[in-house]
Amino acid sequence: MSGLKLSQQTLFAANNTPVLALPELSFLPQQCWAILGPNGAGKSTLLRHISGIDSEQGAANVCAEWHGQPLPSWNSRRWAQQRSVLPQHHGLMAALSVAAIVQMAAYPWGGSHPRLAHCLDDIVQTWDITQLLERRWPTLSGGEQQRVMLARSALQLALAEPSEPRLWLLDEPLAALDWPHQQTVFHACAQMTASGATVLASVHDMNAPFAFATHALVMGQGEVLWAGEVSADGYVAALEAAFALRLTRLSHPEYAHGWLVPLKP
Ligand SMILES: Nc1ncnc2c1ncn2[C@@H]1O[C@H](COP(=O)(O)OP(=O)(O)OP(=O)(O)O)[C@@H](O)[C@H]1O
Repeated sequence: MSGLKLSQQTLFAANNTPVLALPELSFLPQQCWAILGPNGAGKSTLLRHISGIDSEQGAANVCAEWHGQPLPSWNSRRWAQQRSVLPQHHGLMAALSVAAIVQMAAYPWGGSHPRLAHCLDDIVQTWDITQLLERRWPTLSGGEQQRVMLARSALQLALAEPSEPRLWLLDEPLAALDWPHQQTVFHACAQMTASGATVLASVHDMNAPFAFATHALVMGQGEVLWAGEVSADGYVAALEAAFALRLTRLSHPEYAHGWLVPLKP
């Protein structure tokens, strides 16, 4: 079985509280999944478990397969050469330069890679961080920090072998970004997906998945309510159930899918 396959299971927080009841789910190559749900529904928990971060902390391991094999442990170099993670919280305090942070993407290859210089040039352009390279991390604005971490994460997968399976896990990639830089995330996800990778990204904007995702996973409080193609009718109904609101779809001059707008409670 190719891609990422999750077994039916319950995911737990670090204090062993049950957080999310998962059904069996499959995320295939060339699929980009948007993960949506209310605050506290378990989006980060899911991404952290898949990435392996929580197993490093001693929480329950996730029952999952990656291309037919049990999910590798967090510190597996091989796994780091195939999957890249953008965490919700960066937790970085050090006064490192932006250039040093972005190049951390090469750590899974021992810090150097034959394509590093070439890929770095592309990534720096794409994420609009040329002017930031010599700046120290704590001096950056919130959106600038987010772009740096997106660049680091994207570079890690750019260094991966295109013929190998690749997984991009993005926890709220749109957070703190202005509209033009949100478009960069959409394009990067689409490109990564088209190149054969599997992408999972949590978002709060219910219109965003139309711009970048092939599929959506909609969570209620602690459970998965719906999983399917973004273009399917069930997507909107699932959002209404997840957020306990009514939505209407307005026509849009440029987007065939229209624009979802909440109605008054
Ligand atoms: N270490 C912990 N101890 C106790 N509860 C935790 C812990 N970590 C997470 N939780 C709880 O697990 C639930 C799911 O959290 P999670 O961060 O996955 O939600 P989320 O869907 O990503 O939310 P948001 O949209 O607010 O980012 C929340 O109720 C959270 O308070």
